[in-house]
Amino acid sequence: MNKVVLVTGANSGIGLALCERLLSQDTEGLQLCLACRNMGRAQAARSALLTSHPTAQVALLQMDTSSISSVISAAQEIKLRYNRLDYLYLNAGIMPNPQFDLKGFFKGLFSSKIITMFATGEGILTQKDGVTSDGLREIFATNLFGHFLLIRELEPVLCHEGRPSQLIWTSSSNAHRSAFNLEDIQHQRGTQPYSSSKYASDLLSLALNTHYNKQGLYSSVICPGFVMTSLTYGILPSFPAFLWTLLIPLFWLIRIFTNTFTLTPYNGAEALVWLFKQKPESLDPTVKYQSLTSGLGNNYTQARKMDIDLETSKALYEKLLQLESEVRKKLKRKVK
Ligand SMILES: NC(=O)C1=CN([C@@H]2O[C@H](COP(=O)(O)OP(=O)(O)OC[C@H]3O[C@@H](n4cnc5c(N)ncnc54)[C@H](OP(=O)(O)O)[C@@H]3O)[C@@H](O)[C@H]2O)C=CC1
Ligand SMILES: CC(C)CCC[C@@H](C)[C@H]1CC[C@H]2C3=C(CC[C@]12C)[C@@]1(C)CCC(=O)C[C@@H]1CC3
Repeated sequence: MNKVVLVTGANSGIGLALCERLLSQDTEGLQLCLACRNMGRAQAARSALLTSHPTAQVALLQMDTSSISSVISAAQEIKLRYNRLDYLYLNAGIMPNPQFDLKGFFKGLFSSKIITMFATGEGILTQKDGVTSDGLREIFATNLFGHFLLIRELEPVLCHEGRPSQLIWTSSSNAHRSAFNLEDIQHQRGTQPYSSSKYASDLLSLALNTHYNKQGLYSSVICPGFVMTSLTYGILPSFPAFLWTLLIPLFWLIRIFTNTFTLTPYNGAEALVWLFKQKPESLDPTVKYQSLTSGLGNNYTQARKMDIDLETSKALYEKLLQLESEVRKKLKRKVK
């Protein structure tokens, strides 16, 4: 039976590289669905995939993870098209208006935290957030809440005893506990909404395992490392994309000290591809699977314990359920 794989944010970067790598492994046995916000870019991605794999089954689906109504109608469409989903890659993500703290960077450069700084970007980045038309914080809605709602909507095609399904989150090494506050899950008050949303996805994955494992649904998180994509090009805004390429020799050098500099979307997708091949029952819900690239350019996946606890994950889950019920009520009122 063909495996059905849905990838959010599949039209560029790590998501597109994942699709390419999955098709290279098994062109005939997969039904790929690219769930994208921008359909122009989605068409281009589909054409590129079909050029290298002409017999592949690649479908497109319009979905904006930051919009409640878009997620709900996309989920309806998925349920019409497929009886079941084997893999749901929750990959779409944004880090808008990142501010690079040059002072923090130089401070970190001459401190014992230099390796951590290059591995996680901690201490040198802040982000500016916006508000969606549903009244939610944009980064929270795009990276976390839209995906949460999607999972909830897709329960009937994801939960099948006897044949497990997998949820796979593209998290980050930039996810850290200090950026997250249970009393402010949307991060309305801080300057690190991206880090907060990624830490929340780590917590949520654990909670999803607690809730759904009995129903045959498993959740894991990965970190792709530092990858040069449109998401990271925004960090040095006055730097055109091609100038980033000039930094590549320096980045290769840094890679000798920190194997988290995976740099290309192909390398960054390593842990996503690795998880595709694992039995979900054998995975550890408390670790993050990390894509790593050695100084010699070899890719591998390593499990690293996450700084999360069951109690906080359950509390976050409850808050997300509560928010879900509020936004559904609002949506009903709007429709009336
Ligand atoms: N690059 C890196 O170093 C790292 C990236 N990550 C994570 O990897 C994931 C992929 O990012 P990456 O490949 O780097 O960056 P890209 O910008 O190349 O890819 C992001 C993808 O998400 C999509 N997307 C953004 N907003 C929405 C939305 N509202 N609805 C639907 N799709 C949306 C984009 O589509 P569109 O064309 O419509 O904008 C695009 O396809 C993200 O979750 C990111 O946080 C994690 C750690 C490091
Ligand atoms: C010579 C300098 C101009 C080099 C600057 C390097 C930094 C721009 C990068 C070092 C570590 C990187 C990193 C990220 C962004 C770019 C760096 C800060 C992320 C925060 C991007 C988004 C993520 O999810 C995690 C990444 C961790 C590492």
